Amino acid sequence: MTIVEVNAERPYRVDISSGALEGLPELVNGCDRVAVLHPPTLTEQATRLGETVPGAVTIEVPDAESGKTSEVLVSVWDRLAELGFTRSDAVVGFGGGATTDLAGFVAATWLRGVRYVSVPTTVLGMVDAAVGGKTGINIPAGKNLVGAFHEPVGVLCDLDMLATLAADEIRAGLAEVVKCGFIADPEITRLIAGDPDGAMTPGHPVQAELITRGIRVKAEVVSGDLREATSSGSRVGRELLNYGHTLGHAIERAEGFTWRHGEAISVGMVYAAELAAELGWCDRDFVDLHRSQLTALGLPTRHEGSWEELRATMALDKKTRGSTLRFVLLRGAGQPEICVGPDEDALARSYERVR
Ligand SMILES: NC(=O)c1ccc[n+]([C@@H]2O[C@H](COP(=O)([O-])OP(=O)(O)OC[C@H]3O[C@@H](n4cnc5c(N)ncnc54)[C@H](O)[C@@H]3O)[C@@H](O)[C@H]2O)c1
Ligand SMILES: O=C(O)C(=O)C[C@@H](O)[C@H](O)[C@H](O)COP(=O)(O)O
Ligand SMILES: [Zn+2]
Repeated sequence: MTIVEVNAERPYRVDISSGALEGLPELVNGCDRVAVLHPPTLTEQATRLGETVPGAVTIEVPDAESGKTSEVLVSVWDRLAELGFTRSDAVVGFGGGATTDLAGFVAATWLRGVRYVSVPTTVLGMVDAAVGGKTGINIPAGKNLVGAFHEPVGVLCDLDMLATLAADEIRAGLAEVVKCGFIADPEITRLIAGDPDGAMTPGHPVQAELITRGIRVKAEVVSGDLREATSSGSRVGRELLNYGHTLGHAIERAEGFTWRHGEAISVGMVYAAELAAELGWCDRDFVDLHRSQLTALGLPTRHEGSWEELRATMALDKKTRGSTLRFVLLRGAGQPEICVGPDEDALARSYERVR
């Protein structure tokens, strides 16, 4: 078993192991009722998980991004009201990042905040969404535009859960791991280049190592800047984790939330690298490294869309201040900087290079 500690506002542990689900009873100890939110794909597993804790109720929510909506949020609030949920109760998010984002937001908002446990069942959920307390939903205007910071009391990453995950979902999760390699841990980049098949295979030591390293990067960044408040000049705080997301989120919206998040940010990272090269911040070899890492995993590096629409959506990115776009760009691996108000022609030209 590997434990990663997160030391933000309220310290908690991320348990990465086969059989980590067994840790749930301890995390909800003392709660009268426990709502386990899960997607339809995990109904049986959620029922079994619920049987391990007294007072558990399973609540099925729509799959993937269709669960991250205001309508679903209201329906879960209504269900908690029916069940008489109080502040001595707990919410568990059991599923991929879409489900844990929704469940975390339910926990953040119900009675202004109840206990939350995150139980991610996808690579992406484990390495990213379940850790760090960002919760929320999408609205038609954009991705994650409504949400709250609400930390879990614990995160259980049961590696056995990944055995049933489709290859396309594993790949999409690895996009966030590639991101962690570029922003902070070059060993990740080496491991993926050396064994992309191992990276894709549940139970393979390379995949387990990548998941652990991704979680360590995330834990360290959010421990230093939970509320994404401390970027200034070349000191980049939690915004670092948003590498590739400025265009990535705009692609998700343009595609009606039908692209996987990891696929969209894969293109978004190549775009960010192209923009850095356009601005003279990095060399072409670094851009090529983005394409080769992502292509080795079978991730997309191109998008065909309307630049005007994507540019308009990016104006609502959370890093934007007033009408000024801000990007996380890299001068090289592990050398992030915030680029404030990049030249509009450079932005458009960089999109042409990923089109
Ligand atoms: N809060 C954060 O910090 C953060 C970080 C990164 C991403 N996110 C969000 O996470 C979401 C993407 O998460 P995701 O990639 O996990 O997608 P997802 O939650 O949509 O899950 C992907 C698919 O895998 C299925 N699935 C889940 N577990 C499974 C299992 N064990 N076996 C078989 N199928 C399984 C789901 O039913 C779904 O169809 C996006 O909404 C993104 O915005 C949030
Ligand atoms: O945890 C963070 O901070 C991140 O930026 C991680 C991202 O991978 C993740 O997709 C996050 O949900 C994006 O957050 P947002 O604030 O840009 O909506
Ligand atoms: Zn992401």
